[in-house]
Amino acid sequence: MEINPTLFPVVAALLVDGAGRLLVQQRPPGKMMAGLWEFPGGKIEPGETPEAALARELGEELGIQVAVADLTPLTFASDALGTRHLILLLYRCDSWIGEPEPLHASTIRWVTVDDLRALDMPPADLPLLGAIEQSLRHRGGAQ
Ligand SMILES: Nc1nc2c([nH]c(=O)n2[C@@H]2O[C@H](COP(=O)(O)OP(=O)(O)OP(=O)(O)O)[C@@H](O)[C@H]2O)c(=O)[nH]1
Repeated sequence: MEINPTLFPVVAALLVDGAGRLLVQQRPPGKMMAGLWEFPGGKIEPGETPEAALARELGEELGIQVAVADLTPLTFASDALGTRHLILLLYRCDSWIGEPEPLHASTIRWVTVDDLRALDMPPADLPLLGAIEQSLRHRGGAQ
């Protein structure tokens, strides 16, 4: 049994566009898990709420403005990551200002949930797909 691993809290966003497609970005070379497709987001800095951290990350990574009130908790993942333990909080966001651009990622793509299943994603993301599918069925999204 792993005793008391350091928790590593990360926030990420499921951005859903008007056609119900989802934004994913490709991790750039040189970063851990380079080349894998992930949801935009990142680490929570000391003193930040998860929602403020995510709004900041979306500004830094995609150049869009997101109101904290437009971030709705969707699901989470819990997975060992090296010597730490990743807690990945996923929020859904249907509304933002600006056009997302890959300011940090190699590239971004708008995909359907089926496309998502065919992409290489970090292992922690795979268990999120069921809840994502359900969220899209209930509140609109491309299948
Ligand atoms: N943003 C994001 N990170 C994820 C996802 N899945 C997943 O395992 N992670 C992991 O969560 C961690 C996020 O850290 P990061 O390095 O991307 O965060 P950051 O943007 O603050 O990076 P920085 O070190 O450049 O400041 C990474 O270890 C990453 O592999 C995901 O879907 N989105």
